[in-house]
Formats: sequence, C-alpha cells, structure tokens
Amino acid sequence: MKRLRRTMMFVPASNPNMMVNAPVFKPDCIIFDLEDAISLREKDSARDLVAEALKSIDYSDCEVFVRTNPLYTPFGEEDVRVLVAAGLRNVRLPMTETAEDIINLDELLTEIEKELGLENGIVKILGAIETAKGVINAEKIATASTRMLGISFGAEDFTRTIGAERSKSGEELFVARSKIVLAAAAAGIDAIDTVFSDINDDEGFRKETEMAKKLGFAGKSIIHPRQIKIVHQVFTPSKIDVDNALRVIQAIEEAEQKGLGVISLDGKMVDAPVVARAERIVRLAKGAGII
Ligand SMILES: CC(C)(COP(=O)(O)OP(=O)(O)OC[C@H]1O[C@@H](n2cnc3c(N)ncnc32)[C@H](O)[C@@H]1OP(=O)(O)O)[C@@H](O)C(=O)NCCC(=O)NCCSC(=O)C[C@@](O)(CC(=O)O)C(=O)O
Ligand SMILES: [Mg+2]
Repeated sequence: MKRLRRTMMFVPASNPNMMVNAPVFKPDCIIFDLEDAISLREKDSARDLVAEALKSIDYSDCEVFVRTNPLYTPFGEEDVRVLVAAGLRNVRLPMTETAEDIINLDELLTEIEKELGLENGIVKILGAIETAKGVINAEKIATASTRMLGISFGAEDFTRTIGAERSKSGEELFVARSKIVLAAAAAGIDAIDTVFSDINDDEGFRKETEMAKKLGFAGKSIIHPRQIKIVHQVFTPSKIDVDNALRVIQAIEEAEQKGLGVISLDGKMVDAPVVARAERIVRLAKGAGII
C-alpha cells in the first residue's frame, strides 16, 4: 500500500534527545536535518550521530529521511556515502534547482549502491524545491530520476530568493505551491508543503494546512511535535467522508451490474472521476488505520 506522508518532522541532527524521542510522537516521517539546523562546526559530528541513530534506534513506525547538505557543498557527498552505508534509504535533497541536481545524486547513489552490494535504485530521493529557479524547473526535477518519491516546498528560502516577505495568508506562495503540486501529480509522486515556523499559532497553522490539502499536497513538513495532530486531522478523511466514499463505491458497483456507468446518489452525479476520488479517500483511510 502507498505510504502516508502527512507529516514530515524535521529533527536537528545535533540533538540526541530529540532524535531518540522523535518516533514516540508518531509523525509519518522523520527528517534528520544536516543542513540549515546544523552549524558548520557541527556538520561532521551531526552526521556521525545520524549514522549511529540509524544503526541503533528502531524507527520502523516512521519513514526516515535525512536532509543532507547539497552536493555542491563540502559535506553533501560524505553525508550521502556515510548514511547510505548506515542504512539510510531516503535522501531529502535541499535547494534542488535543476534536473541535473537530481541526476548527480542519482549517479552518486548508483555508485554507492554498487560498492555496498545494494539493489540498484533502493535509495529514494525527495527533491526540496526552495528557490525561484527550482520552482520554474519543478516538472523536470520531478521526473529526473526513477528514484523520485516526491518533491517538497521550502517557503522560507523561497521567499528570500524572490525578495518577498513570508505572510501567514501566503499569497506570495500561491503560484509556487500550485506549480509544485502540478509537477508532482504529473510525475505520479507526492508533493509536500512547507514548514510553518510559528509553533504557538495553532489556528494559523491549521488554516495553512487546510489550504495545502485543498491545493493537492499529500502532507506537510513540520518542525515541532505539537503540529502533528493538526496535520493528521486535516489530512485524514473524516468518518462522514469515509462513509460517503463507501456508499459511492457500493452504489456504482450495483449500477455496473445493471449496465449503468453513471448514476445519481442523493441528487448528485456519480461517474468515473467521483468514484476514483471515493477510492482515494478509502485508500487514505486504510493507510491511516481508520478502516
Ligand atoms: C523549534 C524548536 C527549537 C523548539 O524546541 P523546544 O525544545 O524549545 O520546544 P519544546 O516545546 O520545549 O519541546 C517540547 C518537547 O518536544 C521535543 N521536541 C521539540 N521539537 C522537536 C522535534 N523537531 N523533534 C523531536 N522532538 C522535538 C523537545 O525536545 C521537548 O522534549 P522534552 O525535553 O523531552 O520534553 C524545535 O522544535 C526544533 O528544533 N525544531 C526543528 C527545527 C528545524 O529542524 N529547522 C530546520 C528545518 S526548517 C527549514 O530549514 C526551512 C526550510 O528549509 C524548510 C524546507 O525546505 O522544507 C525552508 O526553506 O522553508
Ligand atoms: Mg530551506
């Protein structure tokens, strides 16, 4: 079954306490961060900490990613080499701006997999798009490698690159968000929305999360455990949604037996796209364990 990626929680890779506790909060995914949350002085020790954590802590209830440093920095290649050897299977590549950025990582992973005797392609990539150039190239990035499992949006860096202030209403992000969702959908991979930095503003966070869901994102990057519940509430179908979806599927199955492809249910047309949406809701509900 397709994995749920409603929450991707950043955990600074210099904080052993947070690294140990992160799975207890049950985010769908954990991202150990070696990039912006780690100072230059700590880059090597943080990488070693992640390697140790991957080898010794059971993260099996969460999907684990590492946000490595970009490959154009002195740390990126070493991050990937050391951590794949320690068991990492998902790389979140920051500041992805072109298809070449992904292709370079793909080639490095191919080389490392060969050296370690791993199956070719076992390590997957999530490309983090967080610049104007990255947004413009989103379609090419999303299809640059068969390893791609998603693309994410990073609004903090993005607003910096376009010279805008980040607002809570998010008008300055609308086009970029939609472009990322479209690129991911066309490539058949997940789109993950950006972080919301004001940990204490639950109402603002919920609004932004609801908007991300409406736009078509599969989930949201987060920075604090208290944001998990809100995202899971928003991205998990409600009981009413699930009941309606099950009724739609049952109604269309009965109709098909009578040779009908389109019917009406409670005064609303039910045809193939409506059924496909209902099936998606059931899949999400099953993934979330509520069916
Ligand atoms: C903000 C704060 C310091 C607050 O900490 P505080 O300790 O004051 O919080 P408290 O409320 O006291 O925590 C209560 C209990 O929860 C534990 N706890 C808290 N947070 C936890 C956590 N994340 N994981 C596990 N455990 C956690 C804590 O250890 C404590 O446990 P305990 O002591 O046992 O009670 C902390 O959350 C934190 O560091 N967050 C991650 C920050 C980060 O990684 N930023 C970089 C990624 S974004 C970026 O780069 C932008 C981007 O690139 C994005 C893109 O591209 O997508 C772009 O451009 O947009
Ligand atoms: Mg960033």
